[in-house]
Amino acid sequence: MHKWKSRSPLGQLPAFKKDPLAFLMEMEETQKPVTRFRFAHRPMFMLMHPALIQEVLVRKADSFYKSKPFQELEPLLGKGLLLSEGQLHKQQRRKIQPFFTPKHIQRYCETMGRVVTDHTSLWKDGERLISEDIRSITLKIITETMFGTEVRADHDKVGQQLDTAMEIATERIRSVFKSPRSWKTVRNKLFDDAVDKLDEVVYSIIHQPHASGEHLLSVMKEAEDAEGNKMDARQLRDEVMTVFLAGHETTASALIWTLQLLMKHPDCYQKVESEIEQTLSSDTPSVEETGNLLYTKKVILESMRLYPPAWMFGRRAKEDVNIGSTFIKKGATVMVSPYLMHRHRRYIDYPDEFLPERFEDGRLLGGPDYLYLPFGGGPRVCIGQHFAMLEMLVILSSLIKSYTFAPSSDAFPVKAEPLVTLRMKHGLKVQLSKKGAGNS
Ligand code: HEM
Repeated sequence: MHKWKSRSPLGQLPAFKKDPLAFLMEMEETQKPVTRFRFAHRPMFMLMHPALIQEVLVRKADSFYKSKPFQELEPLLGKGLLLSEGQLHKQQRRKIQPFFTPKHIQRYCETMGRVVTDHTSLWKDGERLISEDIRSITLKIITETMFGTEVRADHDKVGQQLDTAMEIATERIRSVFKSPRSWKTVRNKLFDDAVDKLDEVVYSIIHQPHASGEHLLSVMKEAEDAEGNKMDARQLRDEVMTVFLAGHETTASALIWTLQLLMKHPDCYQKVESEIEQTLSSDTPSVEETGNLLYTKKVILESMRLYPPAWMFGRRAKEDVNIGSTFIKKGATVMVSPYLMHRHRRYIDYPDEFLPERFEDGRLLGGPDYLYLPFGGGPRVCIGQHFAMLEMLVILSSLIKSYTFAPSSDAFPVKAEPLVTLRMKHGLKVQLSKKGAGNS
């Protein structure tokens, strides 16, 4: 184990806050399986070996809670699936899981495609801040597929409120000294305001009349536990908020990076485009057709290798526990960074290069298990991973089928911004033109 020493009372926190991604890559340079460091008084361990990551996420999952810093999201996500623990988590996961099996999600393919064509129907040739469109499309998709309702016009404000909430939560996650939530500081008020507005949207979804059919929301409303009790209003709000937020921001982020990488690598773009031309029989793919978009899938996986939306997550030890030969004391935090692991030189050749061919059958060639982990692993693996993969294939192929994308002449410099998810700072601006008669 490598011990990272610091004379500062804050330990490595200032270096992390200054540039989190550079901080991670500095750890990678140690080429050690574990680095011990501290954020002020908090002992932290960064795991940098796939077998140790598997031990924490899978084999010894019961010895850990979700990490403490992420509890800063509690006012937003409450005791929804992402943050809940123990029995409540198991029970809720059992209720929600059937909506996300590979078989079940197939039925959403058509809706996903329709949302894309509806959204793009009025697009004109020219410059566009496409990142905003992509976030709006993924938001509409999650709302329609999971909650059986359409996104109202004012739901577009969600992006803005979410940005504010995520920015302030990130500040708090990275601070040792923070004002209690109850204090009416400017930042606390801004955060509370954003949560109130997001709450309004979520409650309007819960109370809106729903399209016929079985949706996650209707099933959650009706589901009873062993004692015959229904989910209470607060729990329902927390689950809806969790799926609503976890289910669109991550996918949007992955797609924005994918489009940027394709524009940067015209040879890969061309291969994707010709695969889409050959495969899609209409403007959007059928489920069967998505299964034939093999190269496009590799491109998405490679994009999530370089820019994993969930770039770092953690666990807190419930009890004293050994991970490999490292003793982790009760209460210590263990971190796992897909960003770091996906660029680890010990396991990956040319780690900074965009090479979609390194994936085959959905797997990173030559890499051990738990090296490539954009969706995490173990009992808390992303519940939406199959949904997200289908959605990304549908959105990307539908966009490229009908439009040509090129870098905008006044594009912003590309910079990764590691907030709760790994975003592209300033967003992605493109030059787009519609394909087909008279338009190109
Ligand atoms: C590219 C898209 C996505 C990525 C990269 C991603 C990534 C992740 C990761 C890494 C975790 C595990 C975090 C941890 O172990 O601490 C997670 C959990 C979760 N994700 Fe996703 N996710 C994506 C899309 C989605 C979608 C589309 C949904 C819902 C429709 C979703 C809902 C959730 C939920 C509810 C959890 C918590 C599961 C639990 O703790 O039982 N995610 N996600």
